[in-house]
Amino acid sequence: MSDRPEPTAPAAHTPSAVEVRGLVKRRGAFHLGPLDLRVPVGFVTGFVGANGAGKTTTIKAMLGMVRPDAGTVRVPDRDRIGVVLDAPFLVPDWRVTEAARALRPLYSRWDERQFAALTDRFGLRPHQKVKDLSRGESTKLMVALALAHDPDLLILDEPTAGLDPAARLDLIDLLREFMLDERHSVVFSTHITTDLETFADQVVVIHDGVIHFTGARDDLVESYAMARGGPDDLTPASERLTHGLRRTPTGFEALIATTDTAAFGPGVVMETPTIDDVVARLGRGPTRHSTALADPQHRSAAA
Ligand SMILES: Nc1ncnc2c1ncn2[C@@H]1O[C@H](COP(=O)(O)OP(=O)(O)OP(=O)(O)O)[C@@H](O)[C@H]1O
Repeated sequence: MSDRPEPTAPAAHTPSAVEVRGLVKRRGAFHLGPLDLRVPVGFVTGFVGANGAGKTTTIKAMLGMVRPDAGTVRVPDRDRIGVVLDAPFLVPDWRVTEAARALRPLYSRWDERQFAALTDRFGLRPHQKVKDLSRGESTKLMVALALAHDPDLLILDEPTAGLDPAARLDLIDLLREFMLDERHSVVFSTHITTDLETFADQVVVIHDGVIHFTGARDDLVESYAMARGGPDDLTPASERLTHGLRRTPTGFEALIATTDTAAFGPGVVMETPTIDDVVARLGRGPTRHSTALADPQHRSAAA
């Protein structure tokens, strides 16, 4: 495995690989944005958020696959972007070599030897058909195709989903090798928060189409606290500050912003959350939903 130095936070003058300003996209009842986001060159940015939060929509907007209703997205030339999407766009009857032959003319820096080395490293056979690849194998093929044209920016939508633990570590190692060149940048989405812990420099938490947090991985867990208290420790005012409130037989537990801890009494225990705690609690929605469901009066009123 290659050693990549611990990242420092991007300086304000670090150039941007991706710049998103005021991005808005409506898809049926779902409303994304307005989103503002900067992906600094030389850093790895990880998107995390519940199912349906808007991660793929944001990534597709970056790739020009989704037309924004408002706002702007600035990315490098298509030739310089490597893409790994969760829904492969390859023709099912293509063999591994045919997939490479089809993509090669689209990229000025295509390197056939690099493609062969990557497929060999992943254990993919040249004559395997796309439709016969397992989910993990087709992700590996997408990664080989993406890296074979020497991109500056890699955009990957849930690249580790469907990979076994060894393949996941292999992929992370490969991406670390990619990041040894400080002109390179990576954007990826994931539900596997250990991927963020081991690989992301900057974390973006998206919930319900809105960015709740952008910053260094360590700052994320410092921006929130897991609060646990007795039944009398929660007032209507402090309840409004909670995310993902869960009432327990002995009281309550909820996520709160660190800046809101003063609103809770000394009986409430505050602990540092995990990234999973933050994502899961934000994903459960605002407190008023959980109270409404817990309260039969609200339920019958809604029925
Ligand atoms: N083509 C479409 N037409 C209508 N709604 C869509 C379309 N594509 C996505 N959506 C909706 O947009 C919302 C956001 O979807 P998106 O795929 O961006 O979420 P996600 O965060 O990537 O979720 P997941 O983690 O489940 O992949 C969802 O409610 C989804 O149903």
